[in-house]
Amino acid sequence: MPAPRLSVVVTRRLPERVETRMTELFDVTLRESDAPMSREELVAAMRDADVLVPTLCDHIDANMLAQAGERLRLIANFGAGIDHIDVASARSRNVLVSNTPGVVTEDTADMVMSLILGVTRRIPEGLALMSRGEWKGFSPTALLGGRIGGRRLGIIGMGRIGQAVARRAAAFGMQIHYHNRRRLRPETEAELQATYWDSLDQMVARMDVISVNCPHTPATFHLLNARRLKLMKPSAVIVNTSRGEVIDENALTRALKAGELAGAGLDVFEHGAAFNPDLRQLPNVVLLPHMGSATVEGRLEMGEKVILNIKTFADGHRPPDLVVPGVL
Ligand SMILES: O=CC(=O)O
Repeated sequence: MPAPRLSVVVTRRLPERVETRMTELFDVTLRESDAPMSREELVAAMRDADVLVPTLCDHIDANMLAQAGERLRLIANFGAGIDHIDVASARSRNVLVSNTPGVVTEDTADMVMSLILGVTRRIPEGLALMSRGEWKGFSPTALLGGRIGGRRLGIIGMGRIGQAVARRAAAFGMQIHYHNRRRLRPETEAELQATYWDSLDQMVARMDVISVNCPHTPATFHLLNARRLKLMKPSAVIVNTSRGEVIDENALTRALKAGELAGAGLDVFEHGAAFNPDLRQLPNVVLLPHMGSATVEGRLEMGEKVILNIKTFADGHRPPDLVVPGVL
């Protein structure tokens, strides 16, 4: 007799092709609405499922896992970041956690470049002028931005995405610097022509652009706090496509308002959609609604990864993208 199909609950709408494939493979409950589940709905979903497929909007803590009962075996996250899941608690309850690394790398790095260029070349101000219908024609002195070629880019977090940013930025003529928990191998450092800074303080003080590409963990929470932001040059720009929690958003907003920083490009916020409203008033800030990995191709590949993780688990093996607590 074939083994019963795994019961899988998906917490958000996913691309249609992914949902269709899941329906073919698993006993899947898809979400009809695209609203995130409430805490209660999530606990109920975990109680009813062998596998939960959440997204970064679904905060899963130890308490919820305790209420979820014994059935849940795998949390196959649709997304690379897993800071919304208490992975250690899950493991202590024999629940595995997997994610979708790799497939978000190139798209997110593209978005970093878009934000760097958006801020330094004042693209939102140009767009606003055009959409207000106020452009009167070319002017040699209007909307002058800064050239990024020759500028120093400091990458915080030199994992897959950080390295993809380094390759792109080097092609734009930027000088690549980085800070990371571990120094890269000499060959990789040479290939990327990247300069390593052991001291984050010293690096941020010397950079023209900072790109945040480290995951959010207890160790990186408010890594860019008020003190570190003050070390930065007033002409410097920050972009963040990682997680909002890595920057103290209120301190950043204050620094931008006070002219202590030249601009920011933010795709992520400390409290998601409830971001500091003052940011919207600042002309030197580009705000995006967490769309760093939002490409059709990327989302389909994320879906394929989730399916592979579940299928491999169903076949009695370790999911290829198993998240090990404490190792990111
Ligand atoms: O932010 C996007 C992701 O975690 O995949």
